[in-house]
Amino acid sequence: MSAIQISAVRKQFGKQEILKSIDLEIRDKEFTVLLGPSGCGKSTLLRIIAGLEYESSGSIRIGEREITSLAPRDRRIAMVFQNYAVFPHMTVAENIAFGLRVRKDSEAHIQRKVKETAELMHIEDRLDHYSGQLSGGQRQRVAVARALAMEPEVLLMDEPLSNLDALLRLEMRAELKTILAASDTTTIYVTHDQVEAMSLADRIAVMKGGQIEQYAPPSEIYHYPATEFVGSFIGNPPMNFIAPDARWHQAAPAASQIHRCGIRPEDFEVRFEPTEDFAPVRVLVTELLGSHKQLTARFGDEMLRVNVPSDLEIANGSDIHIRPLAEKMRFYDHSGQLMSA
Ligand SMILES: Nc1ncnc2c1ncn2[C@@H]1O[C@H](COP(=O)(O)OP(=O)(O)OP(=O)(O)O)[C@@H](O)[C@H]1O
Repeated sequence: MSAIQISAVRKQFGKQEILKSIDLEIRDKEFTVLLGPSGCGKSTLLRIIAGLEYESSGSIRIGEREITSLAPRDRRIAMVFQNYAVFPHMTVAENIAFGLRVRKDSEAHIQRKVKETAELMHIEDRLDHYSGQLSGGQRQRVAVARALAMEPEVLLMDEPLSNLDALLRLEMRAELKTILAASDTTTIYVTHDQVEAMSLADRIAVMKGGQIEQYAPPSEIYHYPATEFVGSFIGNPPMNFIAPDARWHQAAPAASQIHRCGIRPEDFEVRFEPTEDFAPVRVLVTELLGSHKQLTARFGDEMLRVNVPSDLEIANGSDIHIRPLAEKMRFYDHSGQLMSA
């Protein structure tokens, strides 16, 4: 069992409170992504779990073990960083074996793990190469192989793909997903790339200002953002937020408490003629994005993003009529919290 329980973890650097009482329960073998804007505390939380940084207060358990006061090497955790951190003067095989040798595993076990993880990461034909001679993508494969060779209970990854070019990133992302799904490791992965988060995670913890705004599977995060912040952080473009409109929110619970209505760009119906329950908007910009067309439209004093089929002919400056799909509207109260349906 390597479920992780993070309880009331706080972190201050000087007077600055970087983590504000984080509670998080990560299930055994799940892949959790910590996602949030720069500076929200993702890396700090990951480093605290690794034991590379100490919490100001709070506790962390892995399974039945309280690890808060353990040294990093005693936590049964492996970590992969953004900047590879492989030793350039060692061969790939020596790099993969490094942690196992420090741990004084038997030579037979080391040889077997090196072979096994090198095959898994498709670098078995590079074992005798010096790591300094490898490309960035290959070096990151070595870093992942070295971490997996340790058979950690918990694998921590801090933006491991962000130094790779777009195509390589996509390829490695798919590979990591397959490899880690087949392993018994509980993984925590830090990124500020929401696409990476959506595609890799079993659950995403969306962070803001040292707090967790929502911890849920990607589809729930996307379809039911728990706060306005989550809705406006996830999605490209993000969720639209508009003032309540009497045409559309009457069926909502506690209608008088609604502060903002959230609607994803793809969740509108469009008409060219005035239609009951539809609202007029003026199209300011149309952008063909391949699979669909994205409209930027003025709705009263507010701006909306609306996705329509790519073959729909709409001129800039034209007036059209829109209506959100009732079942896709989300309602938020004055504190920006999702109201229950
Ligand atoms: N050792 C430190 N001393 C003082 N402040 C620090 C230290 N480490 C981090 N911070 C501050 O803590 C805040 C959170 O940093 P952290 O690296 O955890 O954010 P992050 O969410 O991972 O951001 P990014 O995506 O930019 O890496 C930042 O304001 C940072 O300046």
